[in-house]
Amino acid sequence: MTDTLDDLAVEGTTVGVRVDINSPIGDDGTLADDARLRAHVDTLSELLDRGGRVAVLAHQGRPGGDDFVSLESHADRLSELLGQPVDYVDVTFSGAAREIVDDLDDGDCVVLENTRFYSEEYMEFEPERAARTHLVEGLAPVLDAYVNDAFAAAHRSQPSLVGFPTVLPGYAGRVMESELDVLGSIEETPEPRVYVLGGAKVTDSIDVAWSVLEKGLADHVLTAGVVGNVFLIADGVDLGDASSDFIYDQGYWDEIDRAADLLDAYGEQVALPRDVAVERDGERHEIGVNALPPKNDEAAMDIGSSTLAYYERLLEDAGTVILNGPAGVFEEDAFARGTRQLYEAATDVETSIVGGGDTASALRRLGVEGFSHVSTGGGAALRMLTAEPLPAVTALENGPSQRQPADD
Ligand SMILES: Nc1ncnc2c1ncn2[C@@H]1O[C@H](COP(=O)(O)OP(=O)(O)O)[C@@H](O)[C@H]1O
Ligand SMILES: O=C(OP(=O)(O)O)[C@H](O)COP(=O)(O)O
Repeated sequence: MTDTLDDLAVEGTTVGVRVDINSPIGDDGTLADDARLRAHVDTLSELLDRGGRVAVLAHQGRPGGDDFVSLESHADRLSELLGQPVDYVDVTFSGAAREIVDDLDDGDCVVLENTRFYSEEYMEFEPERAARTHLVEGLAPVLDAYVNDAFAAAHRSQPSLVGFPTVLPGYAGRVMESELDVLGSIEETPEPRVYVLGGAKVTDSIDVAWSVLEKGLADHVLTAGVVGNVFLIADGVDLGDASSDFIYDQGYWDEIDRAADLLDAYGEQVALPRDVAVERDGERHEIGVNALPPKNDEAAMDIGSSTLAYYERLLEDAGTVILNGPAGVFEEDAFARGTRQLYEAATDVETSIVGGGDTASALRRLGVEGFSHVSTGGGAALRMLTAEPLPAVTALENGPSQRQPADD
């Protein structure tokens, strides 16, 4: 068990708070969606209201990407959400950063620069080694405690996630606490348990499918999105060049063999799409798998109506459904139907758990609500749903034994 904010004497304490506010960025290089910021408001407000001095640590994007930008606009938006000034500092662990953090007063909040602007933060380390990186060695001396609220990044073994709790007393923030609570007790959820794996992270999804089937966690795995297309090809369906080229270009061609192996081992529990939707003459057009490949070499952009009816029947009997990844290219209205209808059907299941950044954004866009739990994490949620440990959580659990007394 990790300690939580209930175990931390906050008043007058300088706390490094790792959040995950990695967000969509607009063409102007600033924040385009604040959902992940809003998720952390409870943790940050609580620390500030209890007299904490808060230094926010976070990453944005990956080196080389268009969304690899500074956290200045994130700090502006956090200031609005928290209803108090939030300073932004364009450094993370330099002497200037240390001075600013050291000068914080009770109730002050500062956002330090994108941790990934420093190369070590984009590497994975064992916690003890992560504790000896420039970031952790530079900043830890001016911090009294470390709070990790970045559940969505907890599957990464990077310095800001596993290094700080190795040298400072570490605590789970409220987002982390609630995610661990819900996703950590997956084995106790009602059966039968159905996993719906859609979206475009094919390797991760096949890993999850193997793991949950091997462990007996899943009664059925329903495939959709690019994942479903890979399984169709693995099953011998000719999807046509457009979909095949897409899978090849995304680097997922080798996954077809792994999908075929999974079908050999657990074929009866793995459900494949029965039809797909393509764009024909500017409109949605559905084709049964027996009639594939599409005659004009169109790409399979969504699951079709027969698949939806089949999957809805399987969901009717489920006690728990766990979903990750859109069923189709939901960004285009014509191909949002599969995602909308499948996820709507899932809300009728007794326990419904959803994970994934794009998935959450699809649900907001499509106005689908009513799940038992919508996780802030994609990869992290998937990893937890296979009952695998998350490095950042393990580091919190194993951290220094020294603990401060809680507030009175
Ligand atoms: N059939 C498909 N062909 C191409 N892209 C698809 C298809 N189905 C879903 N996608 C894409 O998958 C992306 C989201 O997948 P992913 O990143 O795995 O989700 P999450 O972030 O929720 O884990 C979306 O951009 C969506 O357009
Ligand atoms: O957005 C994130 O993960 P997700 O896409 O799995 O939800 C996290 O911020 C982790 O980012 P990373 O996958 O660049 O390490």
